[in-house]
Amino acid sequence: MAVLGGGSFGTALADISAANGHRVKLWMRDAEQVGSINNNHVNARYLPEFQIHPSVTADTDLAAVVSDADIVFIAIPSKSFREVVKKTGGLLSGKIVISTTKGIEPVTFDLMSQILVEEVNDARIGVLSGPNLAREIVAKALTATVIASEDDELCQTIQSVLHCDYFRVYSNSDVYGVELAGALKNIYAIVSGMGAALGMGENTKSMLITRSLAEMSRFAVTLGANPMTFLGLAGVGDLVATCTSDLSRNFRVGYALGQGDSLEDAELKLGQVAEGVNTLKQVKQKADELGVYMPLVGSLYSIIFEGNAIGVLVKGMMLREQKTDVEFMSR
Ligand SMILES: NC(=O)c1ccc[n+]([C@@H]2O[C@H](COP(=O)([O-])OP(=O)(O)OC[C@H]3O[C@@H](n4cnc5c(N)ncnc54)[C@H](O)[C@@H]3O)[C@@H](O)[C@H]2O)c1
Ligand SMILES: O=P(O)(O)OC[C@H](O)CO
Repeated sequence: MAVLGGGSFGTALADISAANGHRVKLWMRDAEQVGSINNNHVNARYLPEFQIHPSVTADTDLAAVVSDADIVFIAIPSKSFREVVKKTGGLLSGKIVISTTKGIEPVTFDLMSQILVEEVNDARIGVLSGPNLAREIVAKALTATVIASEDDELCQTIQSVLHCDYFRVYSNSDVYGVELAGALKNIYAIVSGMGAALGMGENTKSMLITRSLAEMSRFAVTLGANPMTFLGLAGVGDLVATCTSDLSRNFRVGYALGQGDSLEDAELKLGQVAEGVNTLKQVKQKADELGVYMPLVGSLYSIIFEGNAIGVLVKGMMLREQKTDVEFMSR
């Protein structure tokens, strides 16, 4: 088995699979980080306080890592996803390839599994998404996720590779819905972090999360996703985890913005990728094109990219036209 990307989530997946008896190779670019995994079983940069299973080995040689594997998980930030897939130079053909990346490619509006379809011949493609804060997984907190594919056998294979007493894997055939939900929730985690910095109460948190669910579902259903997917782990599940935890990088960026930091400073402080910032840009553009009503996306965009005051977020939630509660389910 191979995992491309030795950040926090790639390492968490490698650790589970290795503990389940698989020989796992982690592809990382940094030779020092590779040494730390191979010699000390620690991901010194991303998860320094955790011991990784000794059957996880790391390598900087992408071709060697991929050639050896029948299943390849990809946990690379969306901005480099296509570049890394191209670098595998055809070696992914015939393999099970699972994207775990929650982002949207600029210009094409492609999700990562769509990039895989475009770039790889004959792969069996799936998407893994859900409320999966990496740090909680490596700490063995009870967690569930979703494997999405139309290929039932692939779903069963991934369930057996990852299932253990603290990690449960459900399946869903709505690949587009599961994958889009994972990308969209990052936008609302930024909004929630901002609200947390401003001291919002429980009523407000609940309204924000529920209206976020309505908004992301409305957008996704317009693009062809199944609204039921948004009631599951990859939808409301991931939205709740990310909008309520300061382990979420997107939440933390929002929190810093809410404290008055610029986007640049907020991202600098974080030192890791918060996918929601790029996703916000892509979704705002697409929603405008399609005429989808997304007041939270519009307000957040105007705060981050047009210099509006945080008060517009309140207007986005409170002052727009009245709507019915769950209109996205009854389209
Ligand atoms: N961290 C989580 O809790 C979590 C959970 C589920 C899904 N995800 C998703 O997984 C993806 C990766 O997240 P992460 O948390 O592991 O990120 P991370 O920032 O912890 O790690 C990303 C890794 O990718 C590597 N990388 C970046 N650009 C690269 C390139 N061009 N070539 C090779 N390697 C490159 C980095 O060096 C790093 O090792 C994101 O889309 C994220 O949304 C994260
Ligand atoms: O740290 P974040 O905000 O990228 O969120 C991590 C995962 O997507 C949570 O499921």
